[in-house]
Amino acid sequence: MLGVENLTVRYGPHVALRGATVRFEAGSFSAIIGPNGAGKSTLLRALVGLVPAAEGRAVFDPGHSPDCISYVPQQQTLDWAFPVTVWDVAMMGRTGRLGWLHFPSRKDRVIVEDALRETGVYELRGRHIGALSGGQRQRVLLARMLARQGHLLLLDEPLTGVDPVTQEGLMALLRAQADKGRAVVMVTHDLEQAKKWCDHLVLVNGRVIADGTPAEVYTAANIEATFSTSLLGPAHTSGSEVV
Ligand SMILES: Nc1ncnc2c1ncn2[C@@H]1O[C@H](COP(=O)(O)OP(=O)(O)OP(=O)(O)O)[C@@H](O)[C@H]1O
Repeated sequence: MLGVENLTVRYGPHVALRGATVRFEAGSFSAIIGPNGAGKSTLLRALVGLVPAAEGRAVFDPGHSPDCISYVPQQQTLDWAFPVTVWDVAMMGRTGRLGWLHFPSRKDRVIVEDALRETGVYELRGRHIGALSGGQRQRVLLARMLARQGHLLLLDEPLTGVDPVTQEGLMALLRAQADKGRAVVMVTHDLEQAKKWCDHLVLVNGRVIADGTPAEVYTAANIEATFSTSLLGPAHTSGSEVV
């Protein structure tokens, strides 16, 4: 449905990602996993067209395009002091499509209300976004994503700052989106959640180390190859399958 072919991304002289080829399918929940600085966000941003390819390209199947993407960036990259409410942010999922000169229709308001209820922040709809906790902010970003009703859902570290119980709810919500036929792709550090909820894992460390089902990908050798150059030191591996 979407993917990258032989993608290399450079920031000045620094190669963040080299020769990556990956496909993300409709109906699939994919996780991009790797240590800090591995190029995970770069891969996601290249799919959205936010960083240019030095070589290779992002590819979309016919009928799909970057317009179908709902992209949820890392929450710390956003300006939470911006004077808008929870409702306003969720509505941005609609106004992005309508253009600023159009007023939201009744249908848009119903879609936004449903999205806020599904993510559990409807009761907070009148609150200024600066007055939200980290987990509440993450849910508001997911509400905006749902309101957009894109076919391709790309999320950069949606579990950051979210408590374990809420994490389960968010993962179930994303799984359900994939089961409805959407392509869901998230960047995460959480190997356990990825293994539990995703049917497709991509291990990245400057390049694609492994790409496939959790059973195919989640081996001691692949985890070692992915995390051994982490700043935090080598991964703890048993030398056997860790599925
Ligand atoms: N705008 C930029 N300018 C220069 N270098 C950048 C820029 N963005 C990222 N990089 C570098 O590219 C590499 C990959 O960054 P990226 O953000 O894709 O990693 P990541 O795997 O998402 O990391 P993290 O888990 O820490 O968020 C890193 O070495 C990073 O320092």
